[in-house]
Amino acid sequence: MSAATGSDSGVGAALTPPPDVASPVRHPDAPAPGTLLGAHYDQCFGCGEGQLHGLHLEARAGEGVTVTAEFTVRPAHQGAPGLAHGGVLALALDETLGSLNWLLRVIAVTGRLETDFVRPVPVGATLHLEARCTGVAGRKIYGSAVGRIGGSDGPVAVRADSVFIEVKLEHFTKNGRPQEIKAALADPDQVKVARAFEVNP
Ligand SMILES: CCCCCCCCCCCCCCCC(=O)SCCNC(=O)CCNC(=O)[C@H](O)C(C)(C)COP(=O)(O)OP(=O)(O)OC[C@H]1O[C@@H](n2cnc3c(N)ncnc32)[C@H](O)[C@@H]1OP(=O)(O)O
Repeated sequence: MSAATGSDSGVGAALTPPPDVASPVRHPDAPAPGTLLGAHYDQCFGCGEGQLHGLHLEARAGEGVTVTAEFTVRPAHQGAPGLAHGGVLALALDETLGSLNWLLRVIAVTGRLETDFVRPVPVGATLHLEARCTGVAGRKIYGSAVGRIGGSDGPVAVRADSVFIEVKLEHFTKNGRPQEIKAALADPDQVKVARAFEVNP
């Protein structure tokens, strides 16, 4: 893996899956549709409950390899006065798309994320997100997501296409800080993470 060396592998790679891409396969032990997925890490800025100003995004398993998620824009998430920061909205999309990997039982990190900002999202609004895996090609996991204001049939505010790259546990142990890794592994709420590591030794 060339992650720590700053390789430009994948730079400019396509966000749409190649025509011969394999259909994503929902893992037999994936949580049932409707199940709240919970945080993958308490300190994650996207989903962790331990992050005061984080998004506290809540994702649920959908049918196949799809997820739905919600997050409510709070004052700490502003860019322009009264409006969500675009980076925060990209984070919500990233986090939702990343949740798909739990249904595949794969550990993966974002390689590319292309976001369309369609309309502003005010503070107090709840963003309803839907993401689906559109294909898997080797270690590359393609996804697409949309976020709507106020409800699952509300107006589209943001869209994204992504490529996540499957990694091994050493991606985190080599590149992360030992104290956080130790804390994450010691957290009893991280059982899901431990299970993920078992299928991705
Ligand atoms: C123990 C503690 C607990 C931890 C608990 C963990 C729980 C699990 C949670 C995970 C966290 C989620 C959080 C939300 C999701 C983030 O936000 S993740 C954070 C943001 N992303 C990153 O930091 C990733 C940084 N980049 C990297 O580390 C490396 O560039 C990567 C992505 C691992 C790739 O490096 P590499 O493994 O050396 O890749 P390489 O072998 O060169 O390429 C493999 C394939 O991928 C393609 N590729 C590589 N890079 C890219 C790219 N950027 N774009 C497109 N394609 C690419 C290549 O073209 C190649 O394709 P093929 O030739 O096979 O067709």
